[in-house]
Amino acid sequence: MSVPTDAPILTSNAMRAAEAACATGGTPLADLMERAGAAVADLAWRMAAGAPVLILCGPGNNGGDGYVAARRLVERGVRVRVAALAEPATDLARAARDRWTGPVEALGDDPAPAPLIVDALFGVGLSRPLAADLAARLHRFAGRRVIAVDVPSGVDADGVQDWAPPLAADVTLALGALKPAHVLLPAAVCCGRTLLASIGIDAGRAMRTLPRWQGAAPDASAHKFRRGMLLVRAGPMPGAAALSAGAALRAGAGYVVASGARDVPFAAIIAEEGESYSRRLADPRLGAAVVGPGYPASAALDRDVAAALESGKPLVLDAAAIAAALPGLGETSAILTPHEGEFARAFPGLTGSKVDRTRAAAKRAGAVVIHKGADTVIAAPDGRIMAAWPGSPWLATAGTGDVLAGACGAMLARGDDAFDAAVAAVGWHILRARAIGPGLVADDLVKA
Ligand SMILES: NC(=O)C1=CN([C@@H]2O[C@H](COP(=O)(O)OP(=O)(O)OC[C@H]3O[C@@H](n4cnc5c(N)ncnc54)[C@H](O)[C@@H]3O)[C@@H](O)[C@H]2O)[C@@H](O)CC1
Ligand SMILES: [K+]
Repeated sequence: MSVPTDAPILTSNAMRAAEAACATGGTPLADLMERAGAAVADLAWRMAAGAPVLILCGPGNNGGDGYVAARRLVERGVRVRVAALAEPATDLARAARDRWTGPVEALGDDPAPAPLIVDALFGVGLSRPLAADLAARLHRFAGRRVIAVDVPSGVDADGVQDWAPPLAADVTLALGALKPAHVLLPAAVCCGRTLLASIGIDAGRAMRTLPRWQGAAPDASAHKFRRGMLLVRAGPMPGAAALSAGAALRAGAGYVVASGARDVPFAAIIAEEGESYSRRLADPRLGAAVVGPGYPASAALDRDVAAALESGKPLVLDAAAIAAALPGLGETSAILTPHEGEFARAFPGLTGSKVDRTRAAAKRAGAVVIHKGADTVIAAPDGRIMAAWPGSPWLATAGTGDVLAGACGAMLARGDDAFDAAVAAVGWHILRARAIGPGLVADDLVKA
């Protein structure tokens, strides 16, 4: 499973708007469909490697893409069969159907499979789950190689509904931009490897997939405080704060103080106890502070969060510190790192896809939100969104959230914009996890 890095994502409404803008700008929609069908044909030609191809066409423009692809494949000498679910229902699809000169089988007659199936039944226009009899018919093709045109038919492209597609794809060719379904569970796993055919649409930069993390080396004049000084506050489980502090050093912080932690992973971490916390918060060299790892809700947490807010420093707030800080967050530059349960508690009443909910939470809090999970979504209050699918499944283990909080702290402490810091930290976390791979424990992210 993979998606292109640093690629645009659009909801189905935004896609229609971009499509309309393209038409206004002088590119007829039929040209877009021709480009889409040609891109599908090119992919199918490479994947078929000489074997026959069966193209399943739906009634809308997704089906139209299928008819164009069929014509293009025949031009390249591929043996192609087309099976249609219904007559084309749009002018564009009808025009594409009319230019396909081969026979059209009825999907209802259960056509014989081919080694490669192109699923052009439904794209962003699906408005309800597939009917059970159609789903059963599509199940017959399971086990064949499948290319999904735009999205696997049956998924909600916007990722709001968790409808399951009957036919998972080996490769999904997103058209114009990725859709939320390509980067959100449960649909993302059904897309297989997602590729993007840009087809000349201006998809903007508001919502994207994660860029590959490329940490630049410190500049020649760097010194430890300029690289970023970070304060991590330990609670009753000081091991979590120690992990955060270690991660911050690994992620590039120049100077890390762990307040209240004893057994820190590196001698380079300044471990302090006693009254030092508020004194450290007031240090003018301090770039950022982390509160929350290993620190359940308590009066002590409330006090420490209040002190951190009072300091005016950029903050990373994890776990119970999120709910503790929200009422007083104000203008503080902050990154909140909730997992699903913490998110639901901190931001009740939000609806829509994980993207919609994370965007709304960031706006409500006035802070950057990293909504953690296998399909992590990062949102800024100004509407920027970054989707981090697929991370590494090995990150689903205790302590990795503490590591991420520390990495966020490191990026914030060096003066990054909070959203850029969150994106860099998530990228660093994933890259490191992938480098370690099977058997990863959170300590490896820090020590390895
Ligand atoms: N947006 C763009 O810029 C482009 C879009 N293109 C294609 O157009 C697609 C969208 O086309 P459409 O908006 O026509 O939508 P679709 O082709 O996804 O499907 C819409 C049709 O399916 C019917 N339908 C919806 N749900 C159904 C269900 N559960 N069971 C049976 N029928 C159902 C609708 O009544 C309608 O006839 C994209 O996914 C993409 O493949 C491309 O042609 C190129 C350009
Ligand atoms: K499809």
